[in-house]
Amino acid sequence: MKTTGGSDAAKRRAGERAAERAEDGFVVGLGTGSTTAYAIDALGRAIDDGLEIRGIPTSFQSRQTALEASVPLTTLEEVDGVDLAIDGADQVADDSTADAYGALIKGGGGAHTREKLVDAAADEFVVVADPSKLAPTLERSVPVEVIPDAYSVVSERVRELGGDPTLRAAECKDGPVVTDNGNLLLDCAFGSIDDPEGVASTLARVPGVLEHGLFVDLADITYVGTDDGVETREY
Ligand SMILES: O=C[C@H](O)[C@H](O)[C@H](O)COP(=O)(O)O
Repeated sequence: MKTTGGSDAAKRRAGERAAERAEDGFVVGLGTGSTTAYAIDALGRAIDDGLEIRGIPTSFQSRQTALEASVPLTTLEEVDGVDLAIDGADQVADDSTADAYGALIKGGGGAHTREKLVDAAADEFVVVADPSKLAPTLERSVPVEVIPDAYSVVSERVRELGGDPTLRAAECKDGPVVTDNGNLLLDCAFGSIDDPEGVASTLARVPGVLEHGLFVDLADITYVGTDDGVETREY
């Protein structure tokens, strides 16, 4: 389910640009994934140069990356708020004439539940992406985290809603992927999603769904790394 395709140089440029938004005293949400890892590394270098921030990781993976980069960590319960969140995306709606401009699909790495918690809490949510993530309309499968007892019932409900759910299978273990929260993932194909807000609110109401990977009206900025610079989208 992980997205690939963007160049490492493009991801690095986006991540490094986002890290520049961190200021002394900031609490920074640390997203998950290969693009955000470049931002966390850049934050680590800035901390070596004197920047004083604390990070809130959104997954086991982002915590590991932050520890390696020597980013001091905290938790949502220990802070009054989150100043900045930096996070990647699997797909970014990029038609500036559409209501869905800036909506995201996340969760290719199965981390979207904690990511949404932290990204939504932030005063500013900055998305880091490469051009392969941009699409006029969201169309990737939507990851849905479900409690284990619920996967068959939620699958049936998703089918009734016109979707095609697939239980995400692990690659190095027999059986399904188990999230950092001990749950399962359904990757739900809906085809072209013209109304992400509608799909998001419908999925959120299904019993057994912990969180889905549609992020609507949450992003403030997207930095799109390219092979020779960074493009900015503001919402
Ligand atoms: O669950 C994973 C996250 O939502 C990631 O932010 C997303 O999959 C993008 O990751 P990457 O930057 O590696 O493409």
